[in-house]
Amino acid sequence: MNWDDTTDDAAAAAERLVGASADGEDQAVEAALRPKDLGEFIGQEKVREQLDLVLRAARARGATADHVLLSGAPGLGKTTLSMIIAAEMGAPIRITSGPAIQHAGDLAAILSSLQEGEVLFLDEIHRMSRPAEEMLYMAMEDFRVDVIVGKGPGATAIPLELPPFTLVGATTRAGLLPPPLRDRFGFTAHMEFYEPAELERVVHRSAQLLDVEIDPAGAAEIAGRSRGTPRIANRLLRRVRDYAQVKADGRVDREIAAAALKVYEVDGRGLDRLDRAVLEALLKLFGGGPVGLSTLAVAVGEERETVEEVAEPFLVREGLLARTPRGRVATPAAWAHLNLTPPQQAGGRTGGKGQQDLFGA
Ligand SMILES: Nc1ncnc2c1ncn2[C@@H]1O[C@H](COP(=O)(O)OP(=O)(O)OP(=O)(O)O)[C@@H](O)[C@H]1O
Repeated sequence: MNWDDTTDDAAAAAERLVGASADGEDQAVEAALRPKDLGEFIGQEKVREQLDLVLRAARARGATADHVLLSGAPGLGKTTLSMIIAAEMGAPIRITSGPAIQHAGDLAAILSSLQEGEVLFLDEIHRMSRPAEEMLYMAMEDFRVDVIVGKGPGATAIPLELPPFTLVGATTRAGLLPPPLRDRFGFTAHMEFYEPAELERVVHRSAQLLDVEIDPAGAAEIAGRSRGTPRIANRLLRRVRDYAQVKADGRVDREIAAAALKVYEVDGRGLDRLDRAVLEALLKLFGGGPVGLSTLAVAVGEERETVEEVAEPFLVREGLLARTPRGRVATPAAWAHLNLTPPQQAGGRTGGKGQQDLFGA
């Protein structure tokens, strides 16, 4: 894609090979790649151990599992875990999302059609409307909702009993939830970004399911560029597979993975073209900062929001860029990553060293 043409942040985020949100192709293949039980779910040891206890105890009591809140960045496995919860409880699952529930009536319709023990997965729970949220409080606590019939002074609340169900709420930030809602979850789990070794296991597992031959060094190469996110690891694997099929004999090793990801402009650390454009502008044009966000955005020909919401979070997480009250500042790691010399070390000049191949191909 041409970043210069990008005007819509959501579109920019969705089209990125290293974007964490699901695109159309992801949705089509993710069902096949999802782990089906806790044993198959890789990493997140603490969450798995705790959830295992919660579910076993509920099963032993013959009860419906407590409501579960999962927080964490996109693509870390929240939807997958909700499906695992249902599978482990031998219960059906209904999937919906906060933005899809704009009226309390929408929620009442879903809740009243749940079967006993069913898992209701509510993605982006922080984006539900206020009236629906208030209805959910009562539903979670008492398995009951009040359906309002009529308007004005003549309106009456008709109580409606619900079968016991398990709500699994997912949010990118638990801090966005109002405390009364947060407090009604019996179990809250925060999902962390994955370690490279865990992502290697994700890549190996997905390669097996997709019938791709890959060696450990090839899997490590993909894992190291996946930004701690299984969805990105799976997506990069598919692009590497394409390259291996077209340019080689279909087998993936370190060289093939690195060469393929060089074509897709994902460097050895998982930065893509937009990330590097932001860093390069910060280093080469502004001597490493501090520089204001708007100025930086103009320098890379992007919207302010694209720089702030699409590129910066990963650069900050990687310790390459810092947001300070005086503006954006590059860290020593940023200079090292782009193989440039900070001005004070280069006698006022930047870019002292020659550019090394960032793609490791
Ligand atoms: N622990 C894991 N082990 C193996 N594969 C995983 C794991 N976690 C996630 N995946 C894979 O990553 C992909 C994305 O996972 P999932 O859809 O569950 O993420 P999510 O957190 O719900 O994302 P979003 O917030 O965008 O809805 C799926 O294909 C899934 O198979």
